[in-house]
Amino acid sequence: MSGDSELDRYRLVQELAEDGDEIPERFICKDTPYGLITASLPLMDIPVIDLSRLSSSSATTDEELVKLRSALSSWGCFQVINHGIEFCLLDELRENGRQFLKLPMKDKQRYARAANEIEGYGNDMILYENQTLDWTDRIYLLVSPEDGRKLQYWPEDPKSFRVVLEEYTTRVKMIVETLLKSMAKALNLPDNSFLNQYGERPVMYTRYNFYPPCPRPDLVHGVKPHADGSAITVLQQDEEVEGLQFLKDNQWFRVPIRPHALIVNVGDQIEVMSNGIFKSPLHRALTNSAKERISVATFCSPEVGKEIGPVEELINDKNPRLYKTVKDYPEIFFKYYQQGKRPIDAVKLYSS
Ligand SMILES: COC(=O)C(/C=C/C1=C(C)CCCC1(C)C)=C/O[C@H]1C=C(C)C(=O)O1
Ligand SMILES: O=C(O)CCC(=O)C(=O)O
Ligand SMILES: [Fe+2]
Repeated sequence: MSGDSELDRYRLVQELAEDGDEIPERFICKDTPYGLITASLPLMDIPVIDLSRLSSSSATTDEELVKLRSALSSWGCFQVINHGIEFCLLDELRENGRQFLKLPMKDKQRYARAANEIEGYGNDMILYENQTLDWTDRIYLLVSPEDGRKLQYWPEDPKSFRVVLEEYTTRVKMIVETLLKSMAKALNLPDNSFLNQYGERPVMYTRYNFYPPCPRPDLVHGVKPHADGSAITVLQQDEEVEGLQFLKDNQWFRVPIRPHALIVNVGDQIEVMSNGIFKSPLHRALTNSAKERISVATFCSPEVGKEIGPVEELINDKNPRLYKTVKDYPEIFFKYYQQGKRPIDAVKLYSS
């Protein structure tokens, strides 16, 4: 293990991995309140939801809504199949990320994230003193609303990077709309109950997560345990390398790979809107010493400034309101995240 210099802090994990077997101190996880960093864990029996059954009214829709409710109130996540996105588009999205990564460093540095910015190409952001860094490099891009895009950060090489990401964004937007309606139906609420709080100009960020091989996967996190600050996150997994794990009842479970299925998890903002019926699950990604891994996460969040709070119909004598109504959850999320705390705790009315 090597020590740390100020310059070192900004080195990409890809460069560290190519350099050899040294793991800088700032990546080594010293306390693991959520359990050991290990891949020797049970495989998750992850719920599978068929989107085609949710999007058109059919004899099987009600059955699928029951499965959706159960998935989101127990695990807070599921794999979605028959989502309508062509497999070749998914493959191209992931492969474009991979191609970008293989470019010479000087070409990639054109898209480098500026200090204190979210968007661009870079390593884990340093947000607070003594933060243990994740063993990951990223391309982080705002993809919606369209007029908010900073194209200077969107790679032009490979050639199809931008159009593929644009098409994928359109498709994810449609999936999320169907899911938000279905989630309301699954709770016997009017279809638009969640969509009303989501607004016309939802904010979506896509993050390509690259995890180079790590010589000591037992000492570092690819992504440390966290719950997403989004309303919904749609995640494309690596097609052959496992790494994602979800926590349930204090036990970590490995997520199995199902090629071309997407992982959907609820983020903190849906936990708030559903008054805690749907759970924003803790999850983490681990590395391994043999193979690089890539995942593509799209964080879907309500329009900026939109007030979110528990849907009124879900509150009654038996089910008291559990969360505050807030206008600025993303700000709260970042403030708490920077302090290494769980952001959702800031909006809970009672501490658990
Ligand atoms: C798990 O990470 C997140 O959920 C997340 C989400 C961020 C968000 C925005 C960037 C704006 C819109 C709202 C929402 C809260 C969904 C990560 O973002 C950052 C935080 C760190 C740290 C980071 O590396 O990315
Ligand atoms: O890489 C993964 O599988 C998970 C990534 C993740 O949780 C995230 O980007 O928020
Ligand atoms: Fe996540």
